[in-house]
Parts: sequence; structure tokens; C-alpha cells
Amino acid sequence: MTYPFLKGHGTQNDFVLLPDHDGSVHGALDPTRVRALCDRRAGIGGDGVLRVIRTASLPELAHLAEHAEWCMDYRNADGSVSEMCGNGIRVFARHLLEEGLVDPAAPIPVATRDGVKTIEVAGSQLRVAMGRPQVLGETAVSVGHLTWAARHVDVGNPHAVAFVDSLDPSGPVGRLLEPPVHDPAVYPLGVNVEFVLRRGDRHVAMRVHERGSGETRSCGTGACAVAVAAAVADGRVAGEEVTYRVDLPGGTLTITWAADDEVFMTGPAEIVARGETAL
Ligand SMILES: N[C@@H](CCC[C@H](N)C(=O)O)C(=O)O
Repeated sequence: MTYPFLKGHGTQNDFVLLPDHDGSVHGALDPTRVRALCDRRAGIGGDGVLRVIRTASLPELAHLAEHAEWCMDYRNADGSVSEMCGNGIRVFARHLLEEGLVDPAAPIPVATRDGVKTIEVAGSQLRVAMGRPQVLGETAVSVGHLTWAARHVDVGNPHAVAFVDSLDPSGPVGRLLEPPVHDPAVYPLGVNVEFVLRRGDRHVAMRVHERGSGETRSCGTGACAVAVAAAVADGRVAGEEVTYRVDLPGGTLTITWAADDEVFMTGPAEIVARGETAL
């Protein structure tokens, strides 16, 4: 038995897409199968899986069906579920656009475990209304014997944002082969950890270790958390609109924290392959 798949990426955060419009192909989407698909040697390879399913067909999110026809059922490479994926939702929307499943001239609502997000075409890029962030307390993250202060930011999924002096893999942050150590009382379900370097006025660079996927070349929700943490550190006042350029190893994302507190993420998304898989 084989199943259709596509492969896509947003700033090199890459995903296997599984069209399963009525939910009859992949059932509950077993974590073992997700791991097999994401395996970079024995599988297709990816940082995660995006199941493309009608919202009404996914029982846990069916209550959102009146607001969004399509649902991004997202899984990390280790098979775990996350609330949201910022790069993934742009790739998901690109797929809907390329397949003619949505109107390119209208905002595209997509259901996620963090509610409905709306995507708009912005030239060659896609702009996503990501919701309002929660800026929580100070915490700490460690790599080896080094510890950094970190800001807890929730953008639907959890983030710890640490400002550092160097992102060089041969420097203190290292190669991030293991998850940075965090406080489990703050993040009982794990955390995505961003290391951030200032590059200029409202311009930062970052590396990320993602919960469930390891170090990736980009993280959209991470870029939003980083821009929010940088804006707070830069003294943003309520009602002020600020825009940050966030450079990641796989590309650049533009993050705007609007006057009404909504965060918007703009960036590219591409579908690069399609085929059939027996995995
Ligand atoms: N790469 C994603 C985030 C994916 C989910 C994350 N690993 C988590 O477990 O919360 C993005 O682009 O936002």
C-alpha cells in the first residue's frame, strides 16, 4: 500500500505533507510512522509532518470547522504533537494554494491546536496572523556547564529565549546536539530554546533547538518569540507597532508585533517534491 506525500520547506524548516482530506488514510497518525517519514536516511526526511485534513474530519479540532475548512495536523519529527508550527503553516498554505483548494485572493483560515490562524499572500511570501503572545517570566537554560537567563514567551507553543554573545557552533552555545537543560517546573511539556544575537537596530540572528525535532534551520514560532523578547528588552510600550528582522540559518523572517498585540510573521514557503510512499 502506498500513500501520496509532498515535501516542502519554509526557510529550510522542512516537512513531509500527507494529504488525508477526510482522515481515512492515516487514522490517528501513529508516532512510529511519523518518525519513519522524518528519518533522513531511511525515510523521506523532515523536521516534522503536516497532515492536510479537513477540520471537520479531525475529531479533536472539529469544533473549529465553521471557521476553517482546512486543518494543519502537525507532528514533530519524534512523533510528538505540538500546538503550532509557524514555518509549517506557511508551507501548508502554499500547498493549499498550489492545489487550488483555497482562493488566493482571500485570507486563508487554517485550524491548528492553537486555534485558527489566518494567512495572506504577500507577493512571493506568506503573512500569518500568529495571535497574541504571552510574555511570561524570566527563567534559565543551560548547555553543558554554561547557563543563560532566558525569557519565557508563549506563542501558542512554549519558548525560552536567551540572548548570547555568539552563535558560533564552536563557541559556548555549541552544536546543540542535545536539548538545552530547562526548568521542568516552568516547562512541564518541554520547550523550544532560542539563542539570539543582536545584529543591529530591530535586527537579530538566532539558532534554535526545537522540542521534538532537535536543532533545525528555522523556527517560525521561535522567530516570533525572539522578536517579542527583543522588543520587550528594547522597551516596547503597549500600543506600539514594532518590526524585527530575524535571521536564521535557513533564511530570514520578518516579524511585526502590531499595536493591538497581534504578531504577524512573513516569510517564504515552497513545495519541492511530491510522490508516493510506502512508509
Ligand atoms: N518549527 C516550528 C515549530 C514546531 C513545533 C515545536 N517543535 C514544538 O514542539 O512546539 C515553527 O516553525 O514554528
